[in-house]
Amino acid sequence: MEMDRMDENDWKYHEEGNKSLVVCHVQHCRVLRLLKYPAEDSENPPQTAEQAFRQIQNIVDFTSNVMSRLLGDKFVHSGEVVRLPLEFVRQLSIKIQHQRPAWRCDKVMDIYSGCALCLPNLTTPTQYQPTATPPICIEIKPKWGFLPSSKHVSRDIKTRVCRYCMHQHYKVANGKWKRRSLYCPLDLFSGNRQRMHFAIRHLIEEPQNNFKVFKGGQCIYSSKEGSEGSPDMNALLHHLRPYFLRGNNRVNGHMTAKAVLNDFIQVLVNALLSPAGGDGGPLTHRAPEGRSFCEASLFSNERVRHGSQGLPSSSVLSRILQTQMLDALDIEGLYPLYCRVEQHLQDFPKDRTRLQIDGPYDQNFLENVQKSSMEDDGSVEYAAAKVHQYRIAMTAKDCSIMAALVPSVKEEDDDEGLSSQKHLRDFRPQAFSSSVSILDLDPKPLDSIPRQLRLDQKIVACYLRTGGALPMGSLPLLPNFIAAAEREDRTLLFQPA
Ligand SMILES: O=P(O)(O)O[C@@H]1[C@@H](OP(=O)(O)O)[C@H](OP(=O)(O)O)[C@H](O)[C@H](OP(=O)(O)O)[C@H]1OP(=O)(O)O
Ligand SMILES: Nc1ncnc2c1ncn2[C@@H]1O[C@H](COP(=O)(O)OP(=O)(O)OP(=O)(O)O)[C@@H](O)[C@H]1O
Repeated sequence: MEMDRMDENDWKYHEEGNKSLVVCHVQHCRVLRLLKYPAEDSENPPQTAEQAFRQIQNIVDFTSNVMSRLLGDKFVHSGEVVRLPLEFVRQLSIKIQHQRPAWRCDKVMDIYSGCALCLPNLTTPTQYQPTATPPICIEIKPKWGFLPSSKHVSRDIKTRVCRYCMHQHYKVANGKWKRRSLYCPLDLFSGNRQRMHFAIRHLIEEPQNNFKVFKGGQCIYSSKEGSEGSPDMNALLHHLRPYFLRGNNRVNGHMTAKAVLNDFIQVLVNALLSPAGGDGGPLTHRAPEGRSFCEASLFSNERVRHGSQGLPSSSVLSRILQTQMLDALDIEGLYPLYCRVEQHLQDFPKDRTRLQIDGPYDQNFLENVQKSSMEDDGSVEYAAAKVHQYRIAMTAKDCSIMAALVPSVKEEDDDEGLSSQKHLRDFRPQAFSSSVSILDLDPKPLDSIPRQLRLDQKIVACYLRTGGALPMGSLPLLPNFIAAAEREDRTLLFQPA
């Protein structure tokens, strides 16, 4: 990419999160991830161009020297910082503005620094031969996969109901989402296929910001925050059906909605359980010490027919879970150590650099963090190491997985026009290759820790206040959806020829 010849017409709006906005190239498999600032800062950028460059370089360093080593380099793309012409960035911002979701417009795209992070476009994987059907990519933000077992946890409920399930009640009570998701991360991270299937069904049903589907690089399925309606699952099924044409589940040549959904979830579960293939990183799988079931999950313990298999140690979910578990103290045990660091920095501001509070996230950073002693000797070094471990765990609790499912090319694909062969081909089971990546591995700032404590307290208080009950109408509609889709199936089957 020649940075001095950048043309905004070569780029289009892709997606955005809370802190960054992503545009993708119309031809090449590249994205630019640009920083966002609060809208009130739009006239006065909160940092200089050099600070913005440093922030993005920190993301690259943290991703490659810390997260990639913990999660496995096969899953992680660090990208590179690029400097862009300011006029290009301004024109791009104007061009994409109308495509941005209203609920993300409390922040504006950074048009001042001219810096961005350039990454491969993970929704259009290139390492596969082109097939008639483009790859389907599924993005999952799995969130916290374990219950804390730290002795510092003051409320018993936190050891029985997972943070995501409790947070759902808080989010519905505060109007962030209209309906509660029945997805439970502990089911997804269980490694048990039935529980994982159950978890993904609930992600599909109520995706919120935890689930998106892309086809040929376009987002075809996601939630809109605050929206009344559910996303269009019939449209999703319409997109998925051609990928899952197979003999077994057909009724008179037509595949039921339930069968399409089941096959889709099964292929996704396979991708999530597949091994890294390369250097999976230095972790060995350690099972969570707390309970492995969340009391709020609707998956009944008794339904696990074949016992809990656990996660394969080099699978993407295992890697993420192990990294999340670096939070061994829970925010309640961590907060006093954070205060020790803060106090020390007030007394000795120059130690901010020595303790690597804002980086640099160089090769030594992870080693220093890992070799910290187990026992608290009262030092600021011990406290800083624990705070760093917690921040690494926070990143793993907020990252996303992108699983690209690519239909395997079959020999008969070249035999266009041979209708009998085509007929045969349609009835063979569809095979997929998959490639899995992890995105959004930014370091979390030190000052996010007090916010985490406050949020933890609010979530628990809200859950205890409501006793886990929710307002009428805030439960999702999957059984209705399946029933409706099956009714539609029957209608299709009995259409007159
Ligand atoms: O604190 P949480 O668990 O609500 O997570 C925040 C996410 O909310 P979620 O619950 O996933 O809807 C939040 O996601 P949304 O903006 O809600 O899509 C961000 O990911 C936020 O990270 P950052 O501050 O932008 O780096 C996340 O904040 P931190 O990971 O920094 O805590
Ligand atoms: N390399 C990539 N390829 C394709 N799509 C991407 C890529 N990186 C990000 N995206 C898309 O852009 C969205 C926003 O990116 P990202 O999650 O990194 O933003 P964020 O602002 O850090 O998110 P958060 O709200 O979690 O803080 C992602 O959810 C994903 O859909």
